[in-house]
Amino acid sequence: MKLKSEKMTMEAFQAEREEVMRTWPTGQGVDFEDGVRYQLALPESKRFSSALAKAEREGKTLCQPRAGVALVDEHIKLLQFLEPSCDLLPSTIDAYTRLNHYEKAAEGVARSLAAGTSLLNGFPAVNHGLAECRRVVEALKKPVQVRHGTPDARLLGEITLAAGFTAYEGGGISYNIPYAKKVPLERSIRHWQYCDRLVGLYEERGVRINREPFGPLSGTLVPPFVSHCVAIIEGLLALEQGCKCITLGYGQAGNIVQDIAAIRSLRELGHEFFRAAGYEDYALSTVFHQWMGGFPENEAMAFSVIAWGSAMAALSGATKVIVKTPHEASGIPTKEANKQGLDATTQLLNMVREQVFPASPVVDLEVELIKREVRAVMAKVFELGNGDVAVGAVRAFEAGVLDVPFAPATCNAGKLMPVRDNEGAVRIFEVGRVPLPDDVLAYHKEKIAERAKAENRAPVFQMVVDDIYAISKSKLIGRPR
Ligand SMILES: CCC[C@H]1O[C@@H](n2cnc3c(N)ncnc32)[C@H](O)[C@@H]1O
Repeated sequence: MKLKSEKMTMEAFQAEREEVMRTWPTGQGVDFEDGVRYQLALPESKRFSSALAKAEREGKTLCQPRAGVALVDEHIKLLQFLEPSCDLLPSTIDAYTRLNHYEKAAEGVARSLAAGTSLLNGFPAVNHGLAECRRVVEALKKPVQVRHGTPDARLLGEITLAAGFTAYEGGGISYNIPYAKKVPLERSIRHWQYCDRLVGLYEERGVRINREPFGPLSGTLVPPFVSHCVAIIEGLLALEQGCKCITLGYGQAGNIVQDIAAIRSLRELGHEFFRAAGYEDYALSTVFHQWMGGFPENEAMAFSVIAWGSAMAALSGATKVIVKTPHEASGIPTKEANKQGLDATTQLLNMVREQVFPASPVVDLEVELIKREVRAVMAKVFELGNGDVAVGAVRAFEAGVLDVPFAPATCNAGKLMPVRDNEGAVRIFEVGRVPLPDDVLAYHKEKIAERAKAENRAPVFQMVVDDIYAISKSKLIGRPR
C-alpha cells in the first residue's frame, strides 16, 4: 500500500489487524473491546498520561529506569524492587521480539527457565501474551511503559496496550534508523501508522495512551536539530492517527548550554509544528535521556555521568529523565545497580529542582540556532513530500537531508559528521547534504576552529573519534593526548 500521511480508515485498520493478530499465537486472545474495558478500569495512579500531566503542572522532572528480563515472575520482582525508587516504570523488550523473532524469544524463555535466570536482554511480552502481561500490570502500583526498538511493533502494541501498559515508546523512523540495517523506511513508518492508529482508537474510547518517539536515535553526538526533526515528524504522524499525549525526547550531549537549549527548543518547536499542522488538543511533554554514549567502567565515574544527566534534566525543565546505571559499561544491570542509578538521580533531582537556570543570552542564542536548523530541514522535508510529512521523511533520508550520525540503517546517508567544540557542544564537522543556512554552517565552523586552535591541530576526523570515547575515558571533549 502506498505511504501517505493520512489517518488510517477503520476498514484498512481492521483488515490489517486480522493479519497482525495471526503473526503469533498469543495474538489470538486479544480483543480490542476487552482491552478498552481493562484500560478504563485502571486506577488513575497507573495512567502514564496523568503522571506526565501532573509533572507538567508542577514543573517536576520524573525519573524512569529501563528494565526487562525474560521470565514473568522475575520481571515482576524486578519492577517491584525498582518501583519505590522511581516515578514511572518500564518494560524493556528483548532484542528477538524487537525483530519479530518470536520463535527465538520462545527458545530464550525456555533456556531462561532451565537456567533459572534471564538469558534474554528484555521482557518478551508477545510470547508471554495478554494474561501474563496483565499479571505484570496488576503486580505494580505505578504506570508502566513499553520500551523497545521495534520497526514492526504492531502485535507488541496490540498485546501490551490491551494488557494495561499505558505508554508506548518508538516510531517508524526512530525505531528503524538507529536499530535496523535494511528495513525500508516506508515499511516501518507504515507499521507505526498502525500502532499510532491503535493508540488513537483507545483515545477515542477515553483511554489516553502516551506516545514517546525514541529521542536519542544513535545516541552518539547527535546534533539537537537532527533528533528534534525526527521527534517532531513522529509527533505529527502520531497526532494524525488520533494520539493526544506526546512526549518528545532528546539524548544528553554534555554541554550545559546546549542541553538546556535543546529541551527548551524541543518543547517550543513541538508546539510550533503541531499548531502549524492544525493540532491544538494534545498534551506535550519532554524526556531527557541521560548520556547514551560510552560510559566509564569505573562505577564512581559512572555515577558522576548519571548525576550530571540528572542535574541537566532538571535544569532543562524536562518532564521526565531516563536513568542509566553504574553497570552501563558492562551490560544489563543488576536490579541493585539499576536502583543505585535511580537513587543517584533522585538525589540530584531533589537538590536541583528548586533552582532555576538563569536566563542567559548564550542559551537564547543556542535555542535560536537549533530553531533555525530545525526549520530549515523541516521545510525541505515538507517540500520533498509536497506537504506530506511521511513521504517527505522517506525522501529526506534518501536525499541525505535527514541524516543521523553513526546510524546503521543503509537508507541513512551517514554523511553528516558531528564533532565537539571547545566547550563540548556538538557542532557540524561535515554537513553532508543537510540543508543548513550558510551563516549557521559558518558558526559551527568557527566554533570548531576555536577548539582546533586550543588543541593546536587542524579540525580532523580524529577529533570525532576522540570525542566518541571521551566520556568513557572520563572527559567530555576528546582532547589529544
Ligand atoms: C536505547 C537504550 C539503550 C540503553 O538501554 C539499556 N538497557 C537495554 N536493555 C535493558 C534491560 N533489559 N534492563 C536495563 N537496561 C537495559 C542499556 O543499558 C542502555 O543503557
